[in-house]
Amino acid sequence: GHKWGYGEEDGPSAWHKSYPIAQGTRQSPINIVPEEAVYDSRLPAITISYDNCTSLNISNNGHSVVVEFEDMDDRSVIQGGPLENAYRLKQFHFHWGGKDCDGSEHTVSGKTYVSELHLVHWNAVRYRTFGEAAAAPDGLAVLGIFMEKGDGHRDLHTITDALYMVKFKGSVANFKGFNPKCLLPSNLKFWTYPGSLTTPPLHESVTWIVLAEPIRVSDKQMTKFRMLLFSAEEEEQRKRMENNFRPPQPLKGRTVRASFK
Ligand SMILES: CCN[C@H]1CN(CCOC)S(=O)(=O)c2sc(S(N)(=O)=O)cc21
Ligand SMILES: [Zn+2]
Repeated sequence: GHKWGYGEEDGPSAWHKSYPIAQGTRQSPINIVPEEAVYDSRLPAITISYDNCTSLNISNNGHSVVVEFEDMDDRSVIQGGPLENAYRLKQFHFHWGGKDCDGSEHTVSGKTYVSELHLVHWNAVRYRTFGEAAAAPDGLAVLGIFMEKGDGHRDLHTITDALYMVKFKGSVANFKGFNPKCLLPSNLKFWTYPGSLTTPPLHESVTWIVLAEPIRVSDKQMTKFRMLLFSAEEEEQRKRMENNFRPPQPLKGRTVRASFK
């Protein structure tokens, strides 16, 4: 697809030129205003079954750092909440800032977090391939987890200690045996709303499930994320990978539901 990024020329404010859906009616992220969210007592809890997940590799795609999973069967799925069936875990990745003043994509009453973790799942009940699901209105379910500054997260260090292997765009490294359930906060209360991918192609195919409780990440761990590069090894200019977040988009009449009062 067309080259896009997070810079002055190729950043979020320019994406609409190649991806007109950027100005669509269900774009993500959004600013979540808890007082305006509708508590829905009929929303079941979300159930996350990652016990038999199979992580494959960690890679730098020039936009973020991604850990991919084996997704040929229902070994790791999310279900419940707003979802009508089980969605298979495909990958997780992060968005972060250059300093601690911003970095997350979703905001809560205008509050930004230093980073945001996205666990991407696809509807393998209704769609044959991930690519097909990624373009379908009920194709994806992304679990968003805020990351706030604090003492280091024990299990996050497994990831931050591996980042040196994928410094450059296009690098891939073995990353087996990692189970992301260790990254979940203790409380799974959430907000949910119909939205989109927050990067091109910006497909309006995501049921967002954003957890209200953040996990903590240390300064040292954030420094390791910021040592990644947007650039490939052979490129002249080395650009640090930071501020790879899209700002909140218009709600356009959507309702945000809350699983809690
Ligand atoms: C850099 C490219 N990012 C996207 C790549 N994919 C979409 C196209 O694939 C066929 S995807 O489904 O893995 C997702 S989820 C996601 S976010 N930030 O909304 O969770 C962005 C992307
Ligand atoms: Zn994301």
